[in-house]
Amino acid sequence: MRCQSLLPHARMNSAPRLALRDITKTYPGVIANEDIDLTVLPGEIHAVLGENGAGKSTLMKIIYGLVQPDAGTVLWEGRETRIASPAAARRLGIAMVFQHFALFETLSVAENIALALPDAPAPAALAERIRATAEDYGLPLEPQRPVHELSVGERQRVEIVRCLLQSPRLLILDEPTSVLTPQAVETLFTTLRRLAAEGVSLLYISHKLDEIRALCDRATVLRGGRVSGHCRPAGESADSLARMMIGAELPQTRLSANNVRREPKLVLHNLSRPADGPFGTALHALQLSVHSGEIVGIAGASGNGQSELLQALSGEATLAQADMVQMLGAPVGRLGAAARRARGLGFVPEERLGRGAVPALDLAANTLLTAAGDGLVRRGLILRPTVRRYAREIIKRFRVKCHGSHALARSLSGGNLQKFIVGREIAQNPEVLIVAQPTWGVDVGSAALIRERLIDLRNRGVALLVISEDLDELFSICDRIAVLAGGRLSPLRHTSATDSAEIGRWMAGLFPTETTHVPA
Ligand SMILES: Nc1ncnc2c1ncn2[C@@H]1O[C@H](COP(=O)(O)OP(=O)(O)OP(=O)(O)O)[C@@H](O)[C@H]1O
Repeated sequence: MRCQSLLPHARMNSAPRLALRDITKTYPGVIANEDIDLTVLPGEIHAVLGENGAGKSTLMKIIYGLVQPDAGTVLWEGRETRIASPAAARRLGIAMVFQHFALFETLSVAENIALALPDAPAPAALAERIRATAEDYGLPLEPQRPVHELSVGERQRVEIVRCLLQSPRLLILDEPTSVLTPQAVETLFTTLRRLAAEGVSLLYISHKLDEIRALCDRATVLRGGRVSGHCRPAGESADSLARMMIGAELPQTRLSANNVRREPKLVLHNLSRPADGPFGTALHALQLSVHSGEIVGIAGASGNGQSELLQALSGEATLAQADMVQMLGAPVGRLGAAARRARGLGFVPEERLGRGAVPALDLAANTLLTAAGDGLVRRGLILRPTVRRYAREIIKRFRVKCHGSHALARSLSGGNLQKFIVGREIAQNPEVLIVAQPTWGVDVGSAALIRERLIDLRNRGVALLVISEDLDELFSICDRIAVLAGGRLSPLRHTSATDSAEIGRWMAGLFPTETTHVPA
């Protein structure tokens, strides 16, 4: 445990903006937060770090009034306070930018913001305030534009400007950069530093340790629901931060050389399909092949055709022509999801709750969702002991923190559920594995484990297609990389022949269109 006095001297005399004392929150069978102390000073950017299930989200929900603690004290600007609801939190000056945006697609930017402001001024005045605030903070926004026209980065701006108009004194950000291009991350950090300079306190949750080192003044580390230490991130390395979080060395992800040209196992041939609904993005003649023993990454901000592509690949959407998707040499574009799985397709969707797992079912039943064909059902009868064993094996191999195969999917922390879903697909030994956001919300230790398992599959000859917004991740595990922007696929590059700056530019749609495919 390394608890030192780390309060910046200049701020020692001012009352903390927020002080939590001995906060405890218990769920059936698990202590999510135990005797947590946390102090956030005015103008401080304070990181909350911890592996999946460490208790970070529970603590933020307590501060934002979404969850009530069982015990402990909350002091707001020196005064003992009970934060009974998010409305009460907002009245105090606490605002939160959630990982998943809560915006209405059909409404304009201004209408969305008006909904969140208790005393919204008349539309013209509000539009003027939005424009002025947005410009002032270098986050340009057009108040009248409908939200469905906005990129993910612009949507996040709406959320942030909405918080800024509430003149927050404490701003909570939960993994705010997971959907942003590297350029957009820089812009966000400039805004956050300026807010801090103006005296706003920030609580920042992220699994991206380099970002925490670049941005945050102090960090509180949680492990197993308790505070395990404090530090100044700038004085730590990403490795030492990881050690504090997981109590062990961080495994290194290494992609061994792969020069062998093997047969394509997954081919997209002029894959076109219309947009999925009025706010979707049509796909335009995508060409791509993924060979046995390689990982191909598709970078890009979601909303650029990612969900249309994923549906076309999984079989949730069938295509106009069968040969638009070919697997193991056979056209599968007109086959449904079950038929494609029976031919050796594994698939991890973007949304873990609802698509990847059924929240109200336990993990054993969730195993059956996709692995029933792996010997779990005989003559129409579910082999319950086998299903439990199968689920327990996934829990063990992927170090899923939960109360065994009986745990309901919704009781798992986000990262632990992700580990379970990825584990379930890998356990089925697919020939072709398609994974969306493999380590989204997963802590560094578990992310390294998942990446290692994906690389193992590649080394055993599986063809993997990884669709992710996390460029660092794509560069660490992919042999080749392309960008999907505006429903079009960029040229495909070997990861050693490009860099995150170029791919970041391409994510904004700025890529050459004359070639769409290079051989492996
Ligand atoms: N509503 C709930 N019911 C039961 N258990 C819960 C509930 N919410 C959280 N938990 C449990 O509390 C613990 C802490 O979860 P929490 O979501 O706070 O972790 P976290 O640090 O935010 O994890 P992650 O990084 O994966 O999001 C976990 O063991 C989780 O399973």
